[in-house]
Amino acid sequence: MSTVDGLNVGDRAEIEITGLSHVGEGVGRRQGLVMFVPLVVPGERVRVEITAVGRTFARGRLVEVLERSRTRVEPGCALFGDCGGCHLLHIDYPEQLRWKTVQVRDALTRLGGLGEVPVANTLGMNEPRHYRNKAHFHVSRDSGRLALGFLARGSHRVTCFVDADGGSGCLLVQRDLLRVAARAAALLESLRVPLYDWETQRGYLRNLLLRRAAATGEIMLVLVTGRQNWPGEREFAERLTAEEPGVVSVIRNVNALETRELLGPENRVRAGEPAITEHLGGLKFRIGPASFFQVNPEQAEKTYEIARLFAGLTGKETVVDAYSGIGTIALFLASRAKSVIGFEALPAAVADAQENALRNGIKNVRFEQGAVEDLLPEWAARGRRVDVAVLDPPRRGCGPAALEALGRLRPRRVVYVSCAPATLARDLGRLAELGFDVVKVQPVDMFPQTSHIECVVSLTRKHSP
Ligand SMILES: C[S@@+](CC[C@H](N)C(=O)[O-])C[C@H]1O[C@@H](n2cnc3c(N)ncnc32)[C@H](O)[C@@H]1O
Repeated sequence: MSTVDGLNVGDRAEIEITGLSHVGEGVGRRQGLVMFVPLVVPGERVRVEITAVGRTFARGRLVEVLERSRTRVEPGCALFGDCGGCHLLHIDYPEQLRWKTVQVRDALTRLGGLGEVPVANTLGMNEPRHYRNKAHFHVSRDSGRLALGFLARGSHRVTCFVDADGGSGCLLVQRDLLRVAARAAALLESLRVPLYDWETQRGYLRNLLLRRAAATGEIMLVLVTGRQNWPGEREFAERLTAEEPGVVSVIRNVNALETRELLGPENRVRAGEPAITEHLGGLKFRIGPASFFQVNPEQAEKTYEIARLFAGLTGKETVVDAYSGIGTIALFLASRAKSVIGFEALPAAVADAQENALRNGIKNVRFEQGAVEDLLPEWAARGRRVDVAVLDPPRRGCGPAALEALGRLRPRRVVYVSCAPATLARDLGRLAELGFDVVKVQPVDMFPQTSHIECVVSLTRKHSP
């Protein structure tokens, strides 16, 4: 197929990059066509080779930078461009932050139809590398040797980060986790671990998940496996915990699902504890293998502090923390509210949240297990009072039933924490129709070097009764 201006796959073209898409690709225009080009920087003029054409857009591969942006930097990772983990390593950090603010403003205006929205500058990090407290490694045999890595962009091919020789250059993952990953790879290799075969669905090791609590240094390693057993499992767990004292938890997660979903439903502790403990904002949090916990603890703390500020609590309020996970936001707010109730779908996260309330001696918080789309409407139907509602949904945003219920519950304030500007924009658009004004939007850079953006939004109800 060729485009209306006659571009064909394989052609070369020069274009001016004027922006970034929501996945971090450069965007330019050529005679009315939108062109997407990975690995370029806004402000650059580049030569590309056309790799795909549609009716209104084309995609290109960077051939040559003709005019280089002052914000282009050396990525510092040999796998950048191939690996799907980072999107913006080639852009300096202040410019990354600036673009994130622009992205949020654009999404809210274009997709949410919200007009002029007060979007603050994106809150960045002093050290925007090696922040990830969680790494989900895929496993492969690279020339016969066991290798751990992330998936290449848009594919199921594993790009190698850690092999049994210990090499690793990932710039996102915390260094202690990289060291443990390398040690685990060497041990698994020496014990001849059988890898899972996705076609026959036989074999043992599917994935490796590592989590670390930054404050305590505790590390959890999860062997995600098929149903088949592996006799080396116990020796692996014993040797790893002996060699790496920070590893306080080794878990086998049995995942017989045919999908690529990371974790299955069953966790068996193989060494140490069933969870690790993180400290944030003076609170202790127990984190189990399946529960959600923000991947960047430094930025998570800032996010929760902003959420607390936006909640504007005086000590008299009844607060709902919808999508409460292990209770982080609920517990952050508890000391300033009359009571907080958390709604969370995942039973294991609810158990962690209840345990976290106990550990921190917080008594004015409770958690209900269920879907927010069911629980909020039930609350509205029972005429329960909610003064402040916090929403922190997954990427797909809030279900319509949850938003309609908020319209009936009429809290004075809503604080919306989001990791997906597009669904945030959609939901804020609906909340505006239901009578809530957006007062302020604070983007937080939870995911430096990637195109992902976290936001905290303060809303107030338009008319008081
Ligand atoms: C982005 S996380 C936020 C968790 C928590 N607020 C935090 O900051 O750690 C979203 C949470 O919503 C939960 N969840 C997903 N869909 C849900 C639903 N329909 N109803 C209730 N909880 C849901 C997930 O299990 C996850 O714990």
